[in-house]
Amino acid sequence: MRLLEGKTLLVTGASAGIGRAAAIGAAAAGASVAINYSRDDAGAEACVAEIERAGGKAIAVKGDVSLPETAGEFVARAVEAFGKVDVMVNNAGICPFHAFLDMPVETLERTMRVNLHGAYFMVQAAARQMVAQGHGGSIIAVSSISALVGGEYQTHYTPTKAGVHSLMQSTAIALGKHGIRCNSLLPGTILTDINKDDLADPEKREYMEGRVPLGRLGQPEDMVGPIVFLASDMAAYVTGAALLVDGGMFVNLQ
Ligand SMILES: NC(=O)C1=CN([C@@H]2O[C@H](COP(=O)(O)OP(=O)(O)OC[C@H]3O[C@@H](n4cnc5c(N)ncnc54)[C@H](OP(=O)(O)O)[C@@H]3O)[C@@H](O)[C@H]2O)C=CC1
Ligand SMILES: C[C@H](O)[C@@H]1OC(=O)[C@H](O)[C@@H]1O
Repeated sequence: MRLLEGKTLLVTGASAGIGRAAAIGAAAAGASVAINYSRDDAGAEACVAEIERAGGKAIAVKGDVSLPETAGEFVARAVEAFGKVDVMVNNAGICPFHAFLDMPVETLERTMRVNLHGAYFMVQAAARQMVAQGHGGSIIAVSSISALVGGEYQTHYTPTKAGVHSLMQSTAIALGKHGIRCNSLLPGTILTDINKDDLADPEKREYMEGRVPLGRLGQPEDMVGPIVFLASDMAAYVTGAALLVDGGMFVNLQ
């Protein structure tokens, strides 16, 4: 029996990176999968095609998570296709690296709206559906090691990652009576488009790699096992928790 057999899992921001790996990994674990994305039609189609080629079921629903109506539409389309929602992986996010003193207001506001407001709307829409279904569920927010530590060019971003972790702590309390578990995943530095430009500087990349006791930066696939675990009934008594998946980067003081 596969860990997510019979479950419907939704994941936001799955046209690339961690979300894409989570969607494909969850489908391989038996879930029917609905993915959200906002711009990359080809990436979303490729994700769905890869799941279907492997014998799984998937749909893609386009929508900007910063808009409140996107969340309700996403959940409704998933229910239409698969009949229910068991797991929501809130993953969509942006990190436009920028210095603090001249941070454009638009960059600050966009980052907050996509990463934090988007998470709030998605988690709320999924929870409403799960409560109506009456058989619990699992909500996973992709937070970050950046919920715990700062970044010189991430002053607009790290508060959003602390925010989604805090959202999971509060919703774990609000939704526990409905059997809905809420947890955060805290990835370290994972090689995706979000940091391609930042890590194009060989010195920066070498420095970041050097901070990881396991000796390498993460791949999106490194996030799949922890996400499938938190989504599955193996984690039936895990709620309000934060799972750091960073190759040991956080504890590496000296
Ligand atoms: N990579 C890393 O080192 C780390 C990443 N994270 C977090 O992981 C999550 C995924 O990041 P990662 O995979 O690295 O980044 P990528 O840039 O590779 O992927 C981001 C995904 O989010 C989607 N997206 C962006 N904006 C929106 C939006 N407004 N509405 C809907 N979808 C959107 C993108 O789709 P499209 O282009 O189609 O809109 C894409 O599918 C983020 O929340 C990030 O903060 C956390 C810790 C470390
Ligand atoms: C985008 C960064 O490389 C990435 O995002 C995070 O949340 C981690 O802190 C990494 O720095």
